[in-house]
Amino acid sequence: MRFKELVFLLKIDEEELLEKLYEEGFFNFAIEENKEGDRLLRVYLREGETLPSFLSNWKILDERLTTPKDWMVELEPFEIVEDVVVDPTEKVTRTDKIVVKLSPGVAFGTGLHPTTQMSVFFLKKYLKKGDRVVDVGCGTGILAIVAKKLGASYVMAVDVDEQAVEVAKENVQKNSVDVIVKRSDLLSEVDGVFDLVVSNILAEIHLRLLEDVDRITHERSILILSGIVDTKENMVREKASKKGWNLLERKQEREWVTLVMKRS
Ligand SMILES: C[S@@+](CC[C@H](N)C(=O)[O-])C[C@H]1O[C@@H](n2cnc3c(N)ncnc32)[C@H](O)[C@@H]1O
Repeated sequence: MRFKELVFLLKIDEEELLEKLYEEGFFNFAIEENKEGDRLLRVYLREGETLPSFLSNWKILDERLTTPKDWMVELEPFEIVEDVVVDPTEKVTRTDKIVVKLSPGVAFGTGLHPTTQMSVFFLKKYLKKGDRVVDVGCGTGILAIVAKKLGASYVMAVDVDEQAVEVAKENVQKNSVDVIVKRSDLLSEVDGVFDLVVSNILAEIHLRLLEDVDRITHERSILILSGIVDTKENMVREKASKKGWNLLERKQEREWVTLVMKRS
């Protein structure tokens, strides 16, 4: 598949940009610095896809047709949380750590974003060996792969975006783990009962997820919701509370909040 790449000079700070992109549900972008020290925003549009609205009056510096491999950011291996290493190079051979081989491709979830890091932190803390786990909005599949490597017995990863589903499938294969990946708008294609649900999407989307998550959880299930901008935390907590979910713990990095909840 070919993408239209548009390059902009980034004039606002990164947090503000990420919030705007998240709000529009737009995840195919990269931020980089050029030799002059300017920060550039690269945006990738599929055929027929429109530019996030706030960018429509930004000046386009460059424009070209490209394929995902051309722009895939070359990342170095890094420890996302203690003892969990993300390896985009596929060269790390350590056995004393959980290593996740990962190609970002065109999907969100390189592990560099705080919302992903906090999700992994809580997976490590709350996932019990043998748990059944579902990752809703899996992007690259990073959380699902970590869950499986932490000892989950059954893991399902879903995303509404076809392209993300393909990338996640490739990453699952690369890591030789048994994770079921499928396209689903939230839980529309998800059945069964799960001990842990993890979802790193947007506050507004979590409100929809909370409408349906009872169906696939039990009294002791753990729910990890990430990707919440702090100004929208109360909105999510109020809805969760109405649905009977009690807050166990929260974590905040910059303006991003992750919540851990349980019903009993
Ligand atoms: C912020 S990314 C998270 C990726 C990865 N799980 C991580 O933590 O790094 C959010 C993902 O949710 C997906 N998504 C957005 N709306 C969705 C929906 N209604 N149902 C399923 N997935 C959705 C997007 O396509 C994107 O891949």
